[in-house]
Amino acid sequence: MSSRHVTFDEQPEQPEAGPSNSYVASAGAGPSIHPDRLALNQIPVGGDQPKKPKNKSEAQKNREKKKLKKRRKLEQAKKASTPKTNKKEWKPDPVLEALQKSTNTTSSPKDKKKGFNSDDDTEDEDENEDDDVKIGKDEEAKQVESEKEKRKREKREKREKRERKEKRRAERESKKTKSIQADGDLPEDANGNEDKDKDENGDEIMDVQDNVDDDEKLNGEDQEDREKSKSESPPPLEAFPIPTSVPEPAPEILAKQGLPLGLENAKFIDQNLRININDLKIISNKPKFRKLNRKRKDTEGEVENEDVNVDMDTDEPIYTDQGISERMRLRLKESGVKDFFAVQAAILPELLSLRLIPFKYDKLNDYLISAPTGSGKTLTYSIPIIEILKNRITTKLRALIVLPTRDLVVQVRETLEFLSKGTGLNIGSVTGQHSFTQEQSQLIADMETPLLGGSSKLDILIATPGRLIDHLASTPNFTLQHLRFLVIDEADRLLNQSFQNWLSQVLSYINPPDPPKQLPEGFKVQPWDKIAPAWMEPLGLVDRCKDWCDPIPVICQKLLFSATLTRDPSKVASLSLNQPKYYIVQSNLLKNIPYQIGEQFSFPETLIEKMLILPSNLKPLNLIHLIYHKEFELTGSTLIFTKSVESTERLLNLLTYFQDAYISSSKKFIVKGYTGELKSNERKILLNDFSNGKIDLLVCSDLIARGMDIPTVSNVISYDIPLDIRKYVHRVGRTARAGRKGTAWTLVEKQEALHFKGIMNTANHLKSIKKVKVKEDDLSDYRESYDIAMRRLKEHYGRDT
Ligand SMILES: Nc1ncnc2c1ncn2[C@@H]1O[C@H](COP(=O)(O)OP(=O)(O)OP(=O)(O)O)[C@@H](O)[C@H]1O
Repeated sequence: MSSRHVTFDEQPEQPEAGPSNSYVASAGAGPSIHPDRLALNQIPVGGDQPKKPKNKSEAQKNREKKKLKKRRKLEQAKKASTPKTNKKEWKPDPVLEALQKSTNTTSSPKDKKKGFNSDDDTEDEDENEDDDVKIGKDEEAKQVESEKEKRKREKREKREKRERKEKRRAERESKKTKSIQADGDLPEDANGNEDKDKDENGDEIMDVQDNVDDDEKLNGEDQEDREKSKSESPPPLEAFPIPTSVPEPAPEILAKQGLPLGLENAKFIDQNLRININDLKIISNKPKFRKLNRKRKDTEGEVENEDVNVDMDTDEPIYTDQGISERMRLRLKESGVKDFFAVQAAILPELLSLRLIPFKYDKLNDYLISAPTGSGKTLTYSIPIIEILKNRITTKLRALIVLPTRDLVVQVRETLEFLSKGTGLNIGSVTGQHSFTQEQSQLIADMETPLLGGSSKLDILIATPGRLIDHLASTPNFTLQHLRFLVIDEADRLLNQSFQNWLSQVLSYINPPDPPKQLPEGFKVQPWDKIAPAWMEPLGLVDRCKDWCDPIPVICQKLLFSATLTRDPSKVASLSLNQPKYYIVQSNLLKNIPYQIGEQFSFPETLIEKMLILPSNLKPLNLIHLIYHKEFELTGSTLIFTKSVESTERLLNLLTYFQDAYISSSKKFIVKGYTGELKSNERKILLNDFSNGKIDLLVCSDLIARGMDIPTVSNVISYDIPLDIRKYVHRVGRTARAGRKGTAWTLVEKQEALHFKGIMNTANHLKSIKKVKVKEDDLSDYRESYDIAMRRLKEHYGRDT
């Protein structure tokens, strides 16, 4: 812009348009005003204005105009002081500061001290001096001249400044527009009224606005940046949620982890359930059948006619509605069975509904059954085995029952032999009791000819795991491929026995070879080879049908029983169960108590449990008191459990010596000891005598704590506390069997009390055990004889006991 000469005539216009008033602030919108500038309000305005002289020189006129302008300016400044009410903090005008620097205007020391300076202030000071000092014409002319220059300079500066600011504003506007476009929103100026001010006040306001802009720029270039970043940056991310730990799953849920689906939830059977043996109903899972009259040879070889239900499609026999055979019913009645106990009533219909010849080789459900001691688990698997296998035509090994001890094998074999009388089923056992060759000859018909289907003399084999593995490894033609039943009784104990990895070995002998086996060259399958259908294909003896068909499944059904069965997933997994079903027989009273896996077991309802907490040195005397005092009614046979073979011997000796010395008692008890160190025939005789009431007290180790069924046992005494809840369950379970009454006593030394109570508490069972106290005075009767017995005992062992 070119500078033009400004005449004095033109000067009056200047207040309206000139830049000298550029620092007059508009209320509410202008920049903050320095307090010193506000002091100018002291100058009188309005009525106090000086009167104009008539003949005034141009310079005077100019001065007056200037004064007038100044007053207006002050009035406006006064108005502008209202922002104080906004409590806006005053800040030095950064534009003024910049200008001051550029024009080298010196500020007063006072202002410097205050830390601010401005062109306006300098100008005002100059003008005040104009008012105060009388000057001559020349001086006036000079002054006018300098005023002009000054004005010009100021105008130029203001123009430049305005241009700069307009440029900046234009830049800002364009940025805003961009950001608005980006936001898709309507434009909004920085102050919210920018456009309106421009229209109303034109340049002057624009200057004010410039100041505002400057303020904003210097106060708030950050603000601009912030706005920019606001419009450009993506919306803020949502804060991450505060990490919280997921609540721990309940132990019972954890315990189910890894279990097959069928085992996750057990079916509960009420311990009091009974079904008369004549009322057992078998529900067939094959409703489509027809009656067929056929001839059948009975065990004595006589031919008899019988009506059988056969499959509509295949004519395979389906045994429905029969329940149990008449022969079986008779056998059961003979052994005193009138009603089926709970476990039998619930499980027999399921197991019996699937007879020997499986329908089209359906896969059969496996079963896990937990039922209290003495509740009749042996019959639960013995009856179906006999009832189903009795219909077999040729002898193959079709049932294998695994038990942990020889004594149990003998006991179960006796039960099976009794029930299967007249069925023609062959039952045998291997326990290591006899020589290996003896057992082999009992097991196998032909050991010379290699036979793919084996050559079994037995239909049912009862075995301990160790001896079973030996035969699988070393007995020719001994095979498990035809097994229809694999029973693992006392399953929790057997699954814990890792002996030669017996379980996986047994399973590998039941399942067909995988990968398929190549038969030796020239090997001929003999017509008498009885190869299991499931094994035919893996042995390369049949081709799978052209259309897709599933391989023939193994028909072996696994049945696991125990009074303390748990679903330890690691153990259960090793069984490769097929669609397993899980049953728990328990008292109805426990119905509402959540079943904790591995922790809580059911006890016979007829069992009474008691405990004595006593000092260690009084334990033998307390035992004697229990045995001899009428109060305890220790009638019937009593089993006394100790912690070891050594303890059994020592206690047996003590009791024997005591009996010898205790003459005051008219009753003499017959006391014997039973340990694993005895020969098997000695053990058998002992157990027989004990069962028949020839022995009153049998001191023993935990060898016979599991499974042994001696109906005459009416008391069990744990002289040494059991190691864990399972041992306790099985020990006390030797009495109160099959609905009979029985009492279990536990002698707990004071220092063991906490531990023992803890064990019982974890099984939720402490409440069921009654605490009995024996006064020391009550023991005085036995003192003398006891001392004699102890002296003899010391002599016997040659050391202090
Ligand atoms: N329904 C029944 N009626 C009468 N007596 C029965 C019945 N079922 C079984 N018994 C008898 O109950 C006794 C205990 O049976 P069993 O030995 O099968 O119990 P268990 O459940 O296997 O016990 P454990 O867990 O201690 O091995 C046996 O003498 C058996 O003959």
